[in-house]
Amino acid sequence: MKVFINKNIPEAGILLLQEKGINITVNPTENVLSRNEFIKICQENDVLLNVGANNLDEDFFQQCPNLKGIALFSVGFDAVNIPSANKRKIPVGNTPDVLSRATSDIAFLLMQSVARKSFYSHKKIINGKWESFNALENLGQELYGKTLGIFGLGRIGFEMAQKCKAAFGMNIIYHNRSHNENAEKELDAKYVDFETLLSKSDVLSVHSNYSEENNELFNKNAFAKMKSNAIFINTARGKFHNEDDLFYALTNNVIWGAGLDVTNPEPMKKDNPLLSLSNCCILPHIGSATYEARNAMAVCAAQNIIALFENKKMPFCVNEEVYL
Ligand SMILES: NC(=O)C1=CN([C@@H]2O[C@H](COP(=O)(O)OP(=O)(O)OC[C@H]3O[C@@H](n4cnc5c(N)ncnc54)[C@H](OP(=O)(O)O)[C@@H]3O)[C@@H](O)[C@H]2O)C=CC1
Ligand SMILES: O=CC(=O)O
Repeated sequence: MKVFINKNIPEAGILLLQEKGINITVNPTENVLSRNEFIKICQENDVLLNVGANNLDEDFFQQCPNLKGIALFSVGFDAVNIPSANKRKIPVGNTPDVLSRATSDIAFLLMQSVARKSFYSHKKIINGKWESFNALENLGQELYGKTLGIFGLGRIGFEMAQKCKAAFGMNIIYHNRSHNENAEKELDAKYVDFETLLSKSDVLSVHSNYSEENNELFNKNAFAKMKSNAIFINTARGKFHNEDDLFYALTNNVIWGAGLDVTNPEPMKKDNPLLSLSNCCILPHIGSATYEARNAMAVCAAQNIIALFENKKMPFCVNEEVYL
């Protein structure tokens, strides 16, 4: 079985695969492969360990008929056309749980950074704009006892809610398609409809998986229904928000601030107007970027491939229906 890894991953995963005698090729170039180069190599391999946001759509599957499995180096699987994989009985593995702590840390960090304008204040020093103490400048807001609204309270959302409750005694409301009974019991989280989530949240943090039906759900209409003191956090996927509408909301006092670990497109251009705002903090998709999380993700991805190699079910599979 031949495995192609399109970008290098931590050694922990590579060693596990090598110990099993699995034939792996790691993309030898530092460059991102073009779509054609990527497909050509996938055609010559049985398994793809995919790092980053390659679009694994119907066209990809059609062009790579020899593929027997895909191991994602991510928990999100929105870049994979699951019906196309299912049609060909191709299992798709992901890396759940092991990155929830790191990613919720980034959501928490962004929330505080926005509340206290920390990125902008740092930039002021760099730009030589730290002037004498002014009682009316650089004012932020405190989060104690405020309401955290979570759109998509699953693994990462739960950890974000847990941190906000423990640190600031925040009240938790959430909107999912179904109830998260564990969060209701453990965190006293209250299920609300989407409109209530918008109107009642002081901080609204997006943690749902992305799908087309939710494209730009956070748009002009949604921002208009939020509180004027609200902070919008998105660490899920950039396609959840409309960037022009967010810019309008941030520059017209519709909402108070925003923190993004994800943008649309990625990478964000350096002259993006959102980067110049005092009330917007942006990070370059670093949710899972800790040694601990990335090592554990490499192990999960390797375990998925080893299972395939041993004709077993992938332990972390997003389309278990292929095994029926
Ligand atoms: N910034 C970063 O680096 C990272 C980003 N992520 C992103 O975070 C996402 C979430 O990961 P994780 O917490 O592990 O996933 P989970 O599957 O555990 O949680 C997702 C939650 O979203 C809810 N949800 C799904 N669809 C909808 C919908 N249409 N409307 C409302 N709620 C919905 C689900 O509940 P229900 O089914 O009941 O609706 C579920 O509770 C990933 O898919 C990925 O996009 C993940 C890791 C790192
Ligand atoms: O965005 C990262 C992921 O794991 O999904």
